[in-house]
Amino acid sequence: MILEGQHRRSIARTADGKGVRILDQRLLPWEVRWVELRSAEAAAVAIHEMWTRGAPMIGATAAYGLAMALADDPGDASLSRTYQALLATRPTAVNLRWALDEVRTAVAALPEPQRADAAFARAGAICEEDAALCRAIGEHGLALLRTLHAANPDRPLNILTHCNAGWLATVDYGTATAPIYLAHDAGIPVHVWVDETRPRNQGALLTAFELANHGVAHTVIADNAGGLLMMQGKVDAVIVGTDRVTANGDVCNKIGTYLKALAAADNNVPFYVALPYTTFDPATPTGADVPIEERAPEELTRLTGPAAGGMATVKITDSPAANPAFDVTPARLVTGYITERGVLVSVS
Ligand SMILES: CSC[C@@H](O)[C@@H](O)C(=O)COP(=O)(O)O
Repeated sequence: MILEGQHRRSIARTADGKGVRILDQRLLPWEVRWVELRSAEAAAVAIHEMWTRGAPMIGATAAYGLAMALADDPGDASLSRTYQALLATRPTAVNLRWALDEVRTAVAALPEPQRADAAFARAGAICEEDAALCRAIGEHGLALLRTLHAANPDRPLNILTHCNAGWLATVDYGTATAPIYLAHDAGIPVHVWVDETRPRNQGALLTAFELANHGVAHTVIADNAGGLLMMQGKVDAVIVGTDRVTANGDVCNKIGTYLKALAAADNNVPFYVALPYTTFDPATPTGADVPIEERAPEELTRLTGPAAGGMATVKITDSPAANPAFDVTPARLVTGYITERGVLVSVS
């Protein structure tokens, strides 16, 4: 399934201004279906059930969710109840709390009749800012990729990424993908190793979809293939996104990221983490203090894919399964953080 153009804003207000439009990412890449969310409850379901996902998009959707609740009932009880309900949808991405705090702060001191408009305005500004932040991440990452490519100018630059930290996970550009898109657009030959990212396959389904739409050369690999490829000299750099970077620089990201960082360190492959300031959590000291989301075991024990008449699910095991959705990469394994301000080098 190919979209028109290259990348798209992944969230926008509906034509009547009362709701928001997002892509139902559970159906990608098989079907491109935009859905409208018209209540805070709908936004909460979309976040928890992962119709939309990725740290900045979770924050953006929740911000609009709070605005929609205030349009129905602008009172303090509604504000506080909806804030808590949205905050509880997913525990790990700190962008969720950041965005909700931004909207709550923007409206708290206002008279009730002004709150909904102010909340929608703040949610819209969060989205615009996120797109600009990701673009800036891309520009700083582009300088880095130019340098890496210059070291081996006769062959494509091979980047490995995990999960989806692309425009589907943000408002535009993505974090980990922004440098890749800008490098591709600048004529640098880039090839991306895309980890499938079990159990929900965000790499195989979403990152591959994005890269195909942008015309970026890529190859989907099993999650366990990265170590071998690094050992064989087939990876020039790893770039991943993150759900939260703690005060000491530890990186919480999709389960499996830590193993890539270990393999990268063992093979002298630089390991970069791309993030906007909205994903930095200075209030949490270390990765050990971050709540790790534990999702339903069925995400592991069943496989879902396209079938005649819709999506079909098959069971692959009757055994008990555990499904921690994120892990922690210690700061000492991070070569640098690609941010909107530049590439920050880890001092751990
Ligand atoms: C720019 S998105 C960064 C992270 O949120 C991303 O790498 C990730 O782990 C997404 O996890 P998901 O469970 O799909 O929401």
